[in-house]
Amino acid sequence: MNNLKRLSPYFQKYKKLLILGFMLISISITLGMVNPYISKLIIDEAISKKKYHLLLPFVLTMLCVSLVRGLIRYGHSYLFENVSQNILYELRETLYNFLQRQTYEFYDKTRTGEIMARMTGDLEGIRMFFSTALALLAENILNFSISLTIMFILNVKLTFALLLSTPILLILVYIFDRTIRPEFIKIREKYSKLNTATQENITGIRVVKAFSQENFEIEKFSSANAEYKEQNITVGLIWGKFFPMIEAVTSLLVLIIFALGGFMVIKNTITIGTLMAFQGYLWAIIWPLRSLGWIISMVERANASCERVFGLLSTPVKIKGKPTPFEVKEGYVRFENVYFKHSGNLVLENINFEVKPKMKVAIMGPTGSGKSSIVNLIPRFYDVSSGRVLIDEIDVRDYDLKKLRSAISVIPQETFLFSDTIANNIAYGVENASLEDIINAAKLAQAHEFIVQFPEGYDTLVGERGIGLSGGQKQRIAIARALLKKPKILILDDATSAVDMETEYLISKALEEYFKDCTVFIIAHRISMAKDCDLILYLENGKIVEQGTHNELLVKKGRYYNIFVQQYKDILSTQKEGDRF
Ligand SMILES: Nc1ncnc2c1ncn2[C@@H]1O[C@H](COP(=O)(O)OP(=O)(O)OP(=O)(O)O)[C@@H](O)[C@H]1O
Repeated sequence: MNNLKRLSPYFQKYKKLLILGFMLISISITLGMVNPYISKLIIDEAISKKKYHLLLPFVLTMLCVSLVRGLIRYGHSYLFENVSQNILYELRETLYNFLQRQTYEFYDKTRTGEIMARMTGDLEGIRMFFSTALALLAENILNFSISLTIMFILNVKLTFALLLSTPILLILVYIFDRTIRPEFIKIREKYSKLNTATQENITGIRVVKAFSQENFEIEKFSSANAEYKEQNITVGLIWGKFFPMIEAVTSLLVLIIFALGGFMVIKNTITIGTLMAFQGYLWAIIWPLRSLGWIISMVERANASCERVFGLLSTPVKIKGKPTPFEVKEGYVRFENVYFKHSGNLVLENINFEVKPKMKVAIMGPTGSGKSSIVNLIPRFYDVSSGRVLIDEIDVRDYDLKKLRSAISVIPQETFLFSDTIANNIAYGVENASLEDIINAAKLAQAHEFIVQFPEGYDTLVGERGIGLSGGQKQRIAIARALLKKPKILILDDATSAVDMETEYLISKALEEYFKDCTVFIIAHRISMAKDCDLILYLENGKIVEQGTHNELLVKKGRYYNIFVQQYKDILSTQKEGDRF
């Protein structure tokens, strides 16, 4: 139950409303005690003493009490629902804000399905605690204690006899709580697994289809689905065992009332009316006892959910900016003895280079050599393990994160488009961009031509629910998006891999022309993208093994030269080296 304590700040905020809700519950419960007492009066006074004229006022009072009670119940149900929805809203916001602030490393390690499970099922568990369990608990405690007090006033002996069964109940409840708690934690885990299976399948459906793995995926899902079902059945079985026991103990109470109470009526120790009232109050005791299992289930479910939600929220945000006034003005980038580890593995080793403002740098090297890792350090998607990355001679860790990143445009390997219009996708992250600016950026990125061919042009919906775009078209939109941001530093992470040679040529011309005031890093596999750059870094196993200009590296006749020969062998066979390149 300790995890529920973490909800305390949310409680505090709605303390007044919750107190009002509890007050309404108290009034409603107190009113609930009136009718059994009136039924005693009807029997003892109106019927036994033949004062029939009292019948109508008694019945009318009962009716009024029921009506007022109904209204009050509506009031407290509304209050608790309102508080629970507000708390749910705030928790959802907190969780979403947390997710937005989290780092690449967090998303490398956390599965989307698990996050979604926390955002949905777990938050719903917490909402149920506020909307139902809390009110029910208060209602039951009040019902139980007030009824018991009245029963004591009516007859002490009979009430004591009822209380004899309480220790058995307490033991039962304790055992139930201990048994069901770990099972609820397991339910939440299985639910996460089911969510992950669904989410990964839908995201990777094209791969599934390409490899005809539908049956394999169905089996994988079925196994997660079966585990979730089994776990729910396990909880159901615990319930199934516990509920009849509670039933048996509560039936014992009815038995005690009628056996002992009947005997006392015969002996004239109590009146029939008192026995009737006792029977009425008995139900006010039995109901809380019977619903105890249900309440415990809700509380334990919320407890398990709190553990998962607050466990996630307690993950530290490892990359934080500093509230400094520094701004990227020049785009002068320097790597100083940089080492970088990914999950404990050394990925970059002793990286040193310097890029003057407005220089174009190509980063080349085999797959997995660390090209993306280098550029990811510039906007602080990851932090260095040691050494420093400096922009305008200031350590990137000393910048305000928003200011740092707003000066850098990254065009990633895989373009993500939001379910929105093409125009809004291009303008993403740029406030108040005019349509003219958007069109200009699209023209520079060689995207304008295909965009205007769609019937709705720039208003065409793309992304999940919109029109499908080819890989090259998506990349051009991503390039337009980066252009519009007017960055000081531009990073193209293999961004031209999906465009044809002609478009690549046009894009590199646009880069020369429109990014001339910008420091550009291009991760490239093709010599054609690198040859005009001011600096080429060639990486191997996380180390820079060659660096220089195109001509300098050709003269070296090293790795870069070999790639050049490979890619241009046809042309080289017809032209003398150096004629053209
Ligand atoms: N999220 C990650 N977690 C652990 N290791 C990673 C992660 N991302 C990359 N790596 C490892 O870091 C090394 C460098 O990866 P990086 O993506 O920087 O290479 P790259 O040169 O850009 O490759 P490619 O050309 O294939 O994109 C690789 O060995 C890779 O396995």
